[in-house]
Amino acid sequence: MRAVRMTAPGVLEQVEVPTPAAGPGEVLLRVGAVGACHSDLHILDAPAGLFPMPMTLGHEIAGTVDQAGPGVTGWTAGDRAAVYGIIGCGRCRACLRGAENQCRVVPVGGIGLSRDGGLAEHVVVPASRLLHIGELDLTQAAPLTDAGLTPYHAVELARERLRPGTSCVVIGIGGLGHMAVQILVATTAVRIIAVDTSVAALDLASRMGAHEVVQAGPDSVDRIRALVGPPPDGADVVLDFVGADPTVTTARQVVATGGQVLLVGLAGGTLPVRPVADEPPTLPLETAVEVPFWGTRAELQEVIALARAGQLQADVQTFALADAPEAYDLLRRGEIHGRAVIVP
Ligand SMILES: NC(=O)c1ccc[n+]([C@@H]2O[C@H](COP(=O)([O-])OP(=O)(O)OC[C@H]3O[C@@H](n4cnc5c(N)ncnc54)[C@H](O)[C@@H]3O)[C@@H](O)[C@H]2O)c1
Ligand SMILES: [Zn+2]
Repeated sequence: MRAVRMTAPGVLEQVEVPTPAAGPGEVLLRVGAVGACHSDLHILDAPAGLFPMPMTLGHEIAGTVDQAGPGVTGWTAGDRAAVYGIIGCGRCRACLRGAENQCRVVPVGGIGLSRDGGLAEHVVVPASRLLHIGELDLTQAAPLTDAGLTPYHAVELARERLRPGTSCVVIGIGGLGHMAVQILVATTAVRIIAVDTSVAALDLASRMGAHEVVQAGPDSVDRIRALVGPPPDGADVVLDFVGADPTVTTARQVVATGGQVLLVGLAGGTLPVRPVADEPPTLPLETAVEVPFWGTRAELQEVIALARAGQLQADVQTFALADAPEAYDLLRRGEIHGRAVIVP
C-alpha cells in the first residue's frame, strides 16, 4: 500500500509498504480521511530519537473497517468509524478512570505518535479506539478526533469559569482554533474574542461565531484589554492554540485576576509562573494555568454528537495522499485555513 512516512527528521515522503494485518483485538481500517495537524510538523522537527523512525504520520483518522482481527466483537467490515488516537497503558490510575490522555506509563502513546498512523491506504488500530460516526462524512469525522477533541477538552477544563457573561480570548484560529470558536458558541454563552496574525483566519473566526476579532501584532494586548478591561480585570479564560512567546505573553497580560490560561499550542513559548517573587507579578493573582493534552474517549463521543447535531463543522480543504507533503508545506507557511484533510 501507499503510505506517507517520516523517513528522516524533517523528511516526509510517499513510499510503498506492506499492507498491515489486524492482530488480536485489532481492526484493519481503510483510511477515508486524515487531518493534517500542526503537531505533525512538530514531530517532523523533533530531534531524532523522540519519535519512532521511519513512521507513518497521521493521528486524526476516520475510515471504514476492512477486517476485524481475532477476538474483535462489535465491528465488522464496512462499518465507518472515527479513531481515538491515544493508546494508554490501560492499567494506570489515569487510564482506569478514563483519562488516557494522562496515562502515566505511556505519556504520548498513540497512533501516528508511537506507532504507524493514518497517512496511508490502511492502518491497524485497536478495536477499542473506534467510535461510530453515524451519517457523518469521513472528511468531517477525521478532524473531530483532534482538532475537535482537543479544544473540547480544553473548554471542559475551563467550564467552571466559562459562565454566561464571561469572556474567552481564543488565540490561533487554525485547525484547532476554528473548532474551539464553534464549541464555545455551541456549549457556552461567553463573549468570544478571536486573535490571529492572519486576516483570513479572523474572517473564519467571525463566520464561526466569534464576537470580536483582533489581529495579532505589537498592539494586540492594548486592543484586547480595550475589549475585556485592563488589569485586574481581563479575560476570564484564554485559550492559546499557538504557544509561542508572543502568544503566551499576550495570554498572561490579558487574563483576568482569577482567570485561566489553557496552553494548548506546542510552539515552544515559555510562560513564567512566579506570582509571588515578581514585581509586578508575571501572572495575575489566582490565575490557573493548564496544559491540556488531547482528550478522553468519552469526550470524543460528545464531540461527534455535537457534529451530528449540526453544531460543529470543520472548514476542510482536501488533498490526495500524494499531495500530503504539499499540504504540510502550506500548513507550515500558514496558508491552510481551517483543516487540511488528506483523502488516501
Ligand atoms: N495540546 C494538545 O493536545 C494539542 C493537540 C493538537 C495540536 N496541538 C498544538 O496546537 C497548535 C495548533 O495546531 P493547529 O493544527 O490548529 O495549527 P494551525 O497551523 O492550523 O493553526 C495555527 C494558527 O495560529 C496562528 N498563529 C501563528 N502564530 C501566531 C501568533 N503569533 N499570534 C496569533 N496567531 C498566530 C496561525 O495564523 C494559524 O491560524 C500546534 O502547536 C499544535 O501542535 C496541541
Ligand atoms: Zn495508563
